[in-house]
Amino acid sequence: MGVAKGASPTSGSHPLERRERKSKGEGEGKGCTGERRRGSPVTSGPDGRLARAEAGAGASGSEEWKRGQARGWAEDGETGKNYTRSFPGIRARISRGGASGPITAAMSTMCSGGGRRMPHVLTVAGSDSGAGAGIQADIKACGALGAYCSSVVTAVTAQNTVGVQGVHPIPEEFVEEQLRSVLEDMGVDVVKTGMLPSVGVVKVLCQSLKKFPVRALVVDPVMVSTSGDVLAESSTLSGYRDELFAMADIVTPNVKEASALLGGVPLRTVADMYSAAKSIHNLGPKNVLVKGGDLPGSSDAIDIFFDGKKYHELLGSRVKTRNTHGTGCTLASCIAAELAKGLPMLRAVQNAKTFVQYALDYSKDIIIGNGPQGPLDHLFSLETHSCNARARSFNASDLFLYAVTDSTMNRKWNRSIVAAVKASIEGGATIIQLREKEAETCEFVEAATACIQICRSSGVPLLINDRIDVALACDADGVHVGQSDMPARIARKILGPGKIIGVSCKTPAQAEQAWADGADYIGCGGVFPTATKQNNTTVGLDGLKSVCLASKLPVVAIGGIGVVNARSVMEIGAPNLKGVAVVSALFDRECILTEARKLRSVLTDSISENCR
Ligand SMILES: Cc1ncc(COP(=O)(O)OP(=O)(O)O)c(N)n1
Ligand SMILES: Cc1ncsc1CCOP(=O)(O)O
Repeated sequence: MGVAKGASPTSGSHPLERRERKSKGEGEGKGCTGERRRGSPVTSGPDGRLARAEAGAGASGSEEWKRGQARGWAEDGETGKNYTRSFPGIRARISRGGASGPITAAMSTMCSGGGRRMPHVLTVAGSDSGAGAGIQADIKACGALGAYCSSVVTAVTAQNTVGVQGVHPIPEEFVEEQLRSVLEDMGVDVVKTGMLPSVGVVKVLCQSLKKFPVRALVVDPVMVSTSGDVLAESSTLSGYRDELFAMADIVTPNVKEASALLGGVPLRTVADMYSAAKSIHNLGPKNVLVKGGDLPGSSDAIDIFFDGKKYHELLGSRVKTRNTHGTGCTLASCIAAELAKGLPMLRAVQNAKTFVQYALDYSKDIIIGNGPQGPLDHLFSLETHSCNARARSFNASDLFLYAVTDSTMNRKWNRSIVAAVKASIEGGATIIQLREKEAETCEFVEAATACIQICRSSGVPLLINDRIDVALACDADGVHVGQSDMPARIARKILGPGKIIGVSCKTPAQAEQAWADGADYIGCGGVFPTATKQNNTTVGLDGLKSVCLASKLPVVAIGGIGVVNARSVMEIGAPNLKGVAVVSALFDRECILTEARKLRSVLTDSISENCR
C-alpha cells in the first residue's frame, strides 16, 4: 500500500466495537447537557437520529449540499458578525434537519436554551504521536482561538521530530462511524480535513457531509509530511479532484501539494502560484490559498488567496526556526475556527496567517525532540501577557503600505474621504488610517462608516486616528494614538482585545511602554522632515533603527516618506520594520492610485532586494 510504512489494517470487529454498537441499539443517549435522557434524538429509533437522517436524505445530492451550504453562508458567514453572539446557522441547520419532528425541536431548545454554544470545528485527520501536526495540532489551534474541536481519526501515525516511523490507517467503516457519531449529535459548524489516507476515506467523508451538512468545509490536502514521508495513497488525489473539492469552501495546498494536484506542473515563482490558484479553483472549491512558505528560493512567506474573482497576496515574514512541524495543519484549523466564529473567508484566512506567524515567532527557540523539525507551541498565548484575541485581529504585514488620510489635502484636491480611501486601496494600500483633524464628529462617523464598508470588502483594516469614540461608533478595526492622546492601556480597556491599537513612539522607552500597555504596533517618526505635521521633531533613520531594535512590536515608519526615499527606510535592516505610513505622498498628489502603485512597487522591490 502506498500509504504506510509498516501499516496494518485495524480489525473491523474488535469486541469493544461490538459493545458500542449494542449500547446504541438500547435506545438511550446523552442530552446536550450530558445527562442520560430518554428518546435521544441521536440514538433512538424514530427520533432525532431519524430526523437527522432525513435531513441527510433530503440533502444528499451534491446540489442539495451546495444549496444548504449557500444558505448557511448567507445566514451568517458573509456578514462577518461574530457567530458566538447568535447561532442562526445552527438553528437553521437543526430546523432544516426536521422542523416537523417534535424531538428535533426539543433538542433545539435544549441546546440553545440558557446554555452557551461554542463555535465547533470537526477535524478529520491523522493522529501525530509527536503532537506537532495532525489531530493534536488541530485541537490545540482551535482551542487557542476559542473554538471547540472534535476529531475523527483517519490514521494513527508514529512520528516525532525526525520523521514518520509508521502509519496505521483506520478502516473506512470506522472512519464513517466516527463521522456519524460526531456529525449527528454535536452541532458541528465547520469541518476541516487533514490526512485522508485513501480515496475510500475521501468518499466516506463526502457521503457523510452530504448526510450531515455543515456551514463550511476547509480542505488541507495533506499528501506528504514535511519530512518527506507519504501520508496518502496517490489515488487520494482523484478523490480530492473528483468529489471533495467541489464541496470545499477553501482548499489550502502548499506549493508541492498544488503541483501534485495539477499533475506535477512545476511551481517556482509567485506568478506560478497565481496560476496554480486559478487552476485549482477550476477543480471546484470556492476559495484557494496556495501557501508559498516552501517556494524554492523565496525569502518571504507569500501566500496567494483566490476567491474566483480576486487575488490577494498575503505577506508574512519568514521566521528562522526549526520548529515548523504542523504549520499547515495549524493554519487550516485556524481558518476553520475563524469561520466557525462567523468571520468572512478572507478575514479568517488573514487571522489564521497571523496566528501561525505569532506561533512561529513565540515557538522559535523551544526545544522539543532532537530531529530537524520541532513542533509549534500552539498555546503560546497562555504563557505570554498578550491576549490571544489580539493576535487574531492584527496581521503585522498589513503595515506594509499604510495610507493615512488628511482632510486638508482632500479638500485641496476636491475629493471625498471615501474616494481617497478607495483609490489608495486600489493602488495597493494594505491598511488605512482616517486622520481627520478638523472633521465634525457627525460627518467623521458618517465618512468612517462608509469607509469601513469599502475596507471590509477589500480585506483592508481601517483605523481611526485619536478618536476612540469614532472608532467604536463605526466599528473600525482599531485606533492609532499619539503620546498625548488616550493612553494605549486605557484604549485597550475601552476597545477590548479584538481591536488593533497603534502608538506613536520616538524613543525605545516609549516603545517598551507601548508593548506593556497592550499595543499591537508602533508608528515611529517623523523619520524625515515633513510639512504635514507641525512642530514634529525628526528622529532620522538612526532614531528609527534604535526604536525598531528596542521594540517587541512591529513598527511602521512615518514622516516625509515617499517614492524617492522609501527604499532607504526599508533598508535599515530591522526585521520588525514592516512598512511605511504616508500622508502627503498619496493624498497631496493628483492621482492617489498611481502614487500608491509606485510606492508599493518601490516597497516590494526593496524587500525582495533585501532578501537576496
Ligand atoms: C502610523 C502612524 N504613526 C504615527 C502617527 C502619528 O500619530 P500622533 O502622534 O497621534 O499624531 P497625529 O497623527 O495625531 O498628528 C500616525 N498618525 N500614524
Ligand atoms: C502624522 C505624522 N506623525 C509623524 S510624522 C507625520 C506626518 C506624516 O505625513 P507625511 O507622510 O506627509 O510626511
